[in-house]
Amino acid sequence: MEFSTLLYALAFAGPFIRTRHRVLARLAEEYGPIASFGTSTTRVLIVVSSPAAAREALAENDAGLADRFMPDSARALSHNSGSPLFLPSSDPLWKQYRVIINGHITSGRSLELSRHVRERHARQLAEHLKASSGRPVTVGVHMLGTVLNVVSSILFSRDDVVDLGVQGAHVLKDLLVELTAVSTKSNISDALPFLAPLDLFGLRRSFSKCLARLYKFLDEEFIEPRLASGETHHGDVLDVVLAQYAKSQLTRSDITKFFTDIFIAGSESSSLTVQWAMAQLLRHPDKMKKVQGELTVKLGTKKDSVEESDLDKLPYLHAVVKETMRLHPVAPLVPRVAISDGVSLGGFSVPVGTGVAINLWAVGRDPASWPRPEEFVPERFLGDQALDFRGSDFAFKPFGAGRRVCPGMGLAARFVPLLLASTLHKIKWSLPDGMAPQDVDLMDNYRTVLDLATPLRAVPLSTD
Ligand code: HEM
Repeated sequence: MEFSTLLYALAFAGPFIRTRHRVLARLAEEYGPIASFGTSTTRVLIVVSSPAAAREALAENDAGLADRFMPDSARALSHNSGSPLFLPSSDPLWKQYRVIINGHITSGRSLELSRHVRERHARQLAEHLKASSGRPVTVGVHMLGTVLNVVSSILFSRDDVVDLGVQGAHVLKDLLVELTAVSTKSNISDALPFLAPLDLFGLRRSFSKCLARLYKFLDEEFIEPRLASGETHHGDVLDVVLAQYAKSQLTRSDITKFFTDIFIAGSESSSLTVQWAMAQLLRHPDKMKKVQGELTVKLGTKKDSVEESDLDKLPYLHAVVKETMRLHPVAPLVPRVAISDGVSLGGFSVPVGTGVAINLWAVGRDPASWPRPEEFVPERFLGDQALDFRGSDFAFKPFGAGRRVCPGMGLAARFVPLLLASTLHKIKWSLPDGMAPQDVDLMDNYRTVLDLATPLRAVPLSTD
């Protein structure tokens, strides 16, 4: 373990902010897979960068690291007091939220009930892409629009939030992207918490403004109209939380904060994973050919659209998704904080209040676990021994682990492969403007989620 204020500043300020995961991975090569940055005057941050160290943090110290490290921006509008992402795991409200998500979004029964919603939107996505046949599209715009429609359908029975036919600004999409961008900016209050009340960089104020607009959108668009209507039989998540509100088990502001976090955590994560998969496939035409060949052979040419029951027949497609998540984990730095005595990492005791970031980006590229770690090789996820997100190997944990593991994993594990399969089924893809495969930019841009530095543009060609 090493202590250095300079390195701390390097990792958390200025030009390195957008490559924070890469800077920390490089520092781990020098200082080891469990490295500590900061001094007695700054907050200390321990960065965990290997599968063995990730196991130590997420499994062996699950209880002691069960809270999320809270950036100062999360305190804007007291968001943290009702946030599934930031509430302490000991808080009864956090447990109540997890029960709602597990019971009404990702349980086997609820996933089955929402299957037709995902299939319908995946079909519409394919139709829109086919309608753009021969013209370049920005892949992410269609993906995020589709994901937002599915999420709002599951939450509010509203699946017309984003019109895929209309390009350009959309309030929900834009606010979500803006929120993650603001929360990624370096903030002196996070390194020196005693300065937080001054909000020297104005980030809490910026975050508050953005958050207030998102609250207003969710309230006016979905929550208030339902409350005013008094209807309770939509069979969606809003029904469930309003029933708890009627029994005073949730406050009105808890409801808005809950839905805010579900959109923040559940939307871009899924759409970016599909975009990264498409970027890798366009960069590797041999893999594109293989995955499309599998779709043609297993689904035939007569089938119009992909259904979730088809996904079991597509092992190579699943391998592409997993290899994408290994190389481009959309949540590359999982932030936790030590909340009790007895936390120990690498033989060192970790004081209460210390931040711990698990660098999933570095873990996924650990050379001891992954031969040719920088290469896109979906084949490594084929066969009986292939790793899965639910497995016990900490070399592959794109959804995190322990009691704070992503509660949306079951939904994403169905939805992401369905979106990718629908994007590739009966649609050939090429690159615009004379671009060659090696011109596809795989550089990333860290803004809490791992975005593509250059938005992916490609040309769909319907084979119908
Ligand atoms: C490809 C898709 C997704 C990926 C890769 C992903 C990844 C993650 C990761 C790494 C974490 C942190 C886990 C930890 O601390 O150990 C997380 C947390 C979370 N995710 Fe996801 N996620 C995805 C989709 C979703 C979806 C669809 C939802 C919505 C239902 C969701 C809701 C959440 C929530 C609420 C948390 C915070 C959990 C807590 O702190 O208790 N995620 N996710």
